[in-house]
Amino acid sequence: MKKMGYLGPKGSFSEEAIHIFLANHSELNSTPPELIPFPTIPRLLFACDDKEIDWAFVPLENSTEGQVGVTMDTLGQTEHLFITHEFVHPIDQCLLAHEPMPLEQIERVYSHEQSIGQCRDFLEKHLPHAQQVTCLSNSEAAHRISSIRENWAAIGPRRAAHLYNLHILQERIQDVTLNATRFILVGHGLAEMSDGEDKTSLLVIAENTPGSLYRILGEFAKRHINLSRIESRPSKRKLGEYVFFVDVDGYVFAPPIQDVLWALKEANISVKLLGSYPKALPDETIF
Ligand SMILES: O=C(O)C(=O)C[C@]1(C(=O)O)C=C[C@@H](O)C=C1
Repeated sequence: MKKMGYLGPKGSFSEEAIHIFLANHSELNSTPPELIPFPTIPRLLFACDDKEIDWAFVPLENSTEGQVGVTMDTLGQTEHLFITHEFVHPIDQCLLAHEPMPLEQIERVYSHEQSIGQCRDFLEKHLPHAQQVTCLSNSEAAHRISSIRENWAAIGPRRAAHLYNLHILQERIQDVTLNATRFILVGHGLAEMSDGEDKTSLLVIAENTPGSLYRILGEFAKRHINLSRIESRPSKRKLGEYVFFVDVDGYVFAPPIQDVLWALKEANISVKLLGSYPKALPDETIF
């Protein structure tokens, strides 16, 4: 049986999303993979890089709170992984507690930092005196408060309430109602070109010299290649030095993309191919 890892424990948004993703991808689900929870995203991605598991399903960005830096940074350090799918999943945050209680009585709120960020205005307005405690995942937060009968709450998915026997104090507490996270599935082989629209994700290491980013982007523009995303992360070598995560329309072996890759190679610009995979159609119920 193939193994697919996710950020656990059970009841995280990652686990909620993986079930819906698999239901929509019969090619991966003919013999359903074994779902394996991991405590952190680096451990999950490195386990996949070391081939202990076949796939890793990880969050990449959220429409409200932005990039999931740890996923991007770890992907940059892995050697054998390719993104093979992307999946956009709506995120509805719930406030959970072991029993019904007025919000004013809540002393602490446990959650993942992404979720705290997605509910910042709610927390400022309704729980200004509660201490915020960050956890490795939302399900870990739910699990932590479930065994302690204090006036503590957790933020997380509705499913976590059922799994950890918690009461839902309030639903949809995220600051922006239409809140969604883009997840990616990574595996060990490059996905084949699809029948529909593909995209290619690259990690580009630009020099800190005048015009270097302009020159890189120019290679795409010259060939009319559309960029759908560009994000920077610190290079971790020196303050002010960055690497760029670039998503472009098209499959990696399409001649214009190959031309760009050659041009960048000739200019001594280092590029790592993160994957080429079908574009997720924006779900009309989300956006
Ligand atoms: O903690 C979880 O439930 C997760 O699956 C992680 C995660 C994330 O890192 O972005 C996934 C989706 C939501 O945006 C909030 C948290």
